[in-house]
Amino acid sequence: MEPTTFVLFGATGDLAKRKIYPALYNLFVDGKLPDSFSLFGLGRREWTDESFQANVERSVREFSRREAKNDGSLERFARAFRYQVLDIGREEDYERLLGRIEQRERELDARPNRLFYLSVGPEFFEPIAANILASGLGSEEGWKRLVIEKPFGHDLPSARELNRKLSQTFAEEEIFRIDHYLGKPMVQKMGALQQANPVIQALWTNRYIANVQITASETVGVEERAGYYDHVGAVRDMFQNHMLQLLMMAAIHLPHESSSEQVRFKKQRIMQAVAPLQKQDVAASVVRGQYAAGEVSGKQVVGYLSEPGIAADSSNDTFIAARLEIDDHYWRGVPFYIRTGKRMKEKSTRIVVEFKEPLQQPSQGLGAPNLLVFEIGPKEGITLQLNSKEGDEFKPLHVELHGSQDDVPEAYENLIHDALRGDGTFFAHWDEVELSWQWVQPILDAFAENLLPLQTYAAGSYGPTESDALLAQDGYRWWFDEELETNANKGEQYAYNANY
Ligand SMILES: NC(=O)C1=CN([C@@H]2O[C@H](COP(=O)(O)OP(=O)(O)OC[C@H]3O[C@@H](n4cnc5c(N)ncnc54)[C@H](OP(=O)(O)O)[C@@H]3O)[C@@H](O)[C@H]2O)C=CC1
Ligand SMILES: O=C1O[C@H](COP(=O)(O)O)[C@@H](O)[C@H](O)[C@H]1O
Repeated sequence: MEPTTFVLFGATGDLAKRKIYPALYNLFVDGKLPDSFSLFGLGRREWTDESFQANVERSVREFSRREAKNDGSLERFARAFRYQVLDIGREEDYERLLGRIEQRERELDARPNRLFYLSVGPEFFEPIAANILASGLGSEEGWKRLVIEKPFGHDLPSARELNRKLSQTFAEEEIFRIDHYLGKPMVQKMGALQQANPVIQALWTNRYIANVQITASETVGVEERAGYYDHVGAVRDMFQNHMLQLLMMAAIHLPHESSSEQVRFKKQRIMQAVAPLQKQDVAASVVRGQYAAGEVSGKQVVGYLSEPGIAADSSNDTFIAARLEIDDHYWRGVPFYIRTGKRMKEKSTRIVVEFKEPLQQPSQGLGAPNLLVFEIGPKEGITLQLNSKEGDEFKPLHVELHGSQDDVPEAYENLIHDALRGDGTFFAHWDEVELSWQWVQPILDAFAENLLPLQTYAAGSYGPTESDALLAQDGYRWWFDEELETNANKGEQYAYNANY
C-alpha cells in the first residue's frame, strides 16, 4: 500500500473512539496498514500529541475486538498519531496543519497521499471540503480521498446540494461514502456467493424465488441520540441507506469478473428498476411505527415519548416496513419486504429468501417452504431450510454454515482498509444515494402530510401488527427467528462448520 497521511476531523468524538481507532489498530495487527502511515487527529479540544496517543490507546483497550497485547505493539501503533487543534471554520488552522503534514511527510520521505476522514456532523462536510481546497491540503503530487459518514443529506434536494458542493473539490472516485452495512462481512460475501456458485446463480430469479424478506431489528432504543434521532427517524437513519443497500446487495447479479465499476453499475440498475411510489399510494406499501413501553430482554423499558430529550408529542417513526418490487427480468413479480425498528424483540440483521412451492405438486403436506437465510449480524452464517421426511410426515431440516465467529473483522476495518487501498466497491456511490433518496422522497412527503398513520408497537415485539398485512396481501408472512430456532431445536438440524 502507498504511504498515507490519514487526516481525521472529529478525532475527539465518539465514533473515532468506539470504531475508528479500534479498526485501525486491528488493521495494524494484521499488517494491513501502509508501511509509511501517519494520522493527524483534529478537534477543538486542547489535546497534545501525547494526550491524544493516550486517548487512542485507551479506546483500543476498551473497544477493540482483539485484546491489546502487552508487548509494546499498541504503543508502536499510537506513535504514528499526531494531534492538532483545528476549528473547522478557521482558515489559518488548515495552513498550520498543512505545514505539519508536509514536515512529517518529509521526515518519512513519503509521497503526499492524503485521506481526509470526516467524522463530524454533516453540516461541516462542505466547509471542510472548501478549506481543503483553499489551503492546498489536497496536493497535486499525490492522491487525495474524502471519507464521509452518514447522513448524506436529509432528503433528496439536500443530498443533491451536498453532492454538488463536495464535487467542486473531490471527484466521485475520490469520495468514499461510508455505509457501515456494506462493510459487514456477510454483506460483502453476498455478491460473490451468487457470482461463484452456479447452484445459487441458477435459483436467483423470479422463476424460483417467491419473496425476499430483509430485516434489521434492534433491541436498543434511542439511547443518548435524541437530538439527532427525533429529526430523522427510522426512515432516514436506517431505511434510505442501510436497508436499501441490503436490497441492492441481495438482488445483485454479477458477471464472472466484476470490477468496482460493474458493482456500482449493477446496483444503480437495481435502484432504477425499483417501482416508484406516489405519495398518495404510500399507505398501501409502507407501515410506520413508534415504540410504546414494554419489556425487552426481560427488562421493562419506557416508550419513545418518555425517552429523555424526545418531544412529548413527537410523531417520529422508530419502525418502518415497506413492500417493494424490482421491475426487471430477474425479479418482476417477486415482492421484497423490508423492515427495521428499534426496541424490537431481538437484535438481528438477516435476509430470508423464500422459494416457491415444489413444482407440479400440491403444497399440502409437503412441509415448509425452502428458505435460504443470510445471517448478517450479530452472528453471521447461512442456513438452508429443506424438507425431509420423518415417518409419514414432512419436516423441515436446517443445513447451517457458519465460519468462526471469533475472528470476524468489524465493518469499519473492512471499509477503512478499502479506502486506504482506494477500492470503492463497498461504498455508497452517488447514483445509488440519489436513486435511494428519490425512492424515499414520496414516503417523506406522505409522512409530512400525514397521509400515513403512525402505528404504535409494544417494546419487545416484532413491530406493529399492521406490517404483517404487507405480506398477507400476497399470501406470505414474516419468518421469525424464533420459528427458525424452534425448528432447529426440534433436532432436525445438520450443522457443520465451513470456512467460506
Ligand atoms: N457515533 C456513532 O456511532 C456514529 C456516528 N456517525 C456519524 O459520524 C459523525 C461523528 O459522530 P460522533 O463521533 O458520534 O460525534 P461527536 O459529537 O461525538 O463528535 C463530534 C466531533 O466533531 C468535532 N467538532 C465539532 N465541531 C467542531 C468544530 N467547529 N471544529 C472542529 N471540530 C469540531 C468534535 O471535536 P471537539 O469537541 O474537540 O471540537 C468531535 O471530535 C456524525 O456525522 C455522525 O452522524 C455515523 C454512524 C455512527
Ligand atoms: O447507522 C446506524 O446503525 C445502527 C445499527 O447498526 P448495527 O451495525 O448495530 O446493526 C443503529 O443503531 C443506528 O441508529 C444507526 O444510526
